[in-house]
Amino acid sequence: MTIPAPAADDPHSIAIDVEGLTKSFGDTVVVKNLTMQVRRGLIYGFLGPNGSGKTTTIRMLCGLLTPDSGRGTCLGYDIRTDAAEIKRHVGYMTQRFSLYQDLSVRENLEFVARVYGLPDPRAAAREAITRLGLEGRAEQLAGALSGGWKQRLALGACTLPDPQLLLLDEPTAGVDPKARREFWNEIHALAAQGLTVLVSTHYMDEAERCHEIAYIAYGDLLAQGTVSEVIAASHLTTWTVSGPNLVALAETLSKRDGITMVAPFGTSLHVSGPDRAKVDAVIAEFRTDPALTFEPAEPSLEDVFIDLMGRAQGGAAPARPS
Ligand SMILES: Nc1ncnc2c1ncn2[C@@H]1O[C@H](COP(=O)(O)OP(=O)(O)OP(=O)(O)O)[C@@H](O)[C@H]1O
Repeated sequence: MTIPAPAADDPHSIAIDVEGLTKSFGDTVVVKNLTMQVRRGLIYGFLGPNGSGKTTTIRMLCGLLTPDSGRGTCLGYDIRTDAAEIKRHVGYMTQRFSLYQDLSVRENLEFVARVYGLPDPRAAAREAITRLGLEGRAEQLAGALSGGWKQRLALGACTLPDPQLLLLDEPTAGVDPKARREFWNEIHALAAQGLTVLVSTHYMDEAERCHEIAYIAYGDLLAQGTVSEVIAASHLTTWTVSGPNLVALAETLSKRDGITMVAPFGTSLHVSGPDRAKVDAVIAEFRTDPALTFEPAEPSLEDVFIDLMGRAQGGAAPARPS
């Protein structure tokens, strides 16, 4: 499902605008020549394998890290020289965002409001508690909250100073599906109020809830756009196969010329490749087996990401059943 992006009323209304960002740690280039633009009011998903440079990019965007080369602005402020201004207008939820476990929900929010120098910390905390539906839990210790409620509290803390941009680094890692859904409803409510949200995630259902996404692998930005645009740009031909002995079949198919990805999805395999003629030729060969059912399919976002990752790793690296 693709969510319609907010209308671009003002083409100059860009929250993030960076060009050629590069960052190395020692000899390792972690972000390579990254160019991206994020319009205001958008929920922009940042996806990619572990260690591909997402956190490093986020840290450059909010002025916590200086790029080795490249330029750009965040909310119109220069990421190299205006870090203090950026920090004032950006809410950043780090991967290990932690609250004081032995303070209550209310005390945590009041504390954060004081750190931000808000004029009335108590009122700000009260308002955040109401907005996040935390009324019944206001006096509960943060350490006693479930993972989902902890993340909502963390989101509440990040939004206390009324930021224009939220940078959320894997905010729902390890959180159950219902709590993730509620967290995302909150993100959409914030975006509907005009907040721009850049969120990194490994979850496909979350990627599909973004207005636009970018896929970064090993420092390279390999795809960006709406979910439909990213899928269409992959030019993948995909078939699903069901039947017996799929593990052995996957092994065989993944070695065939033109097949760049074979991945199990539930009780079937997804078989993909970028050249329709080659994929169809391989499928035609196996279709003669009456025990197997082959159906053409739209590539899923996950198919596209697995394919992109395989190519980034240097060629056809099929995902085999584990
Ligand atoms: N301060 C640092 N010093 C040295 N290496 C670093 C530093 N920060 C990150 N790295 C390395 O840079 C690479 C990219 O890390 P980064 O955290 O940006 O990736 P990521 O895409 O956010 O990964 P994940 O999905 O696992 O969070 C990793 O190999 C990491 O070990």
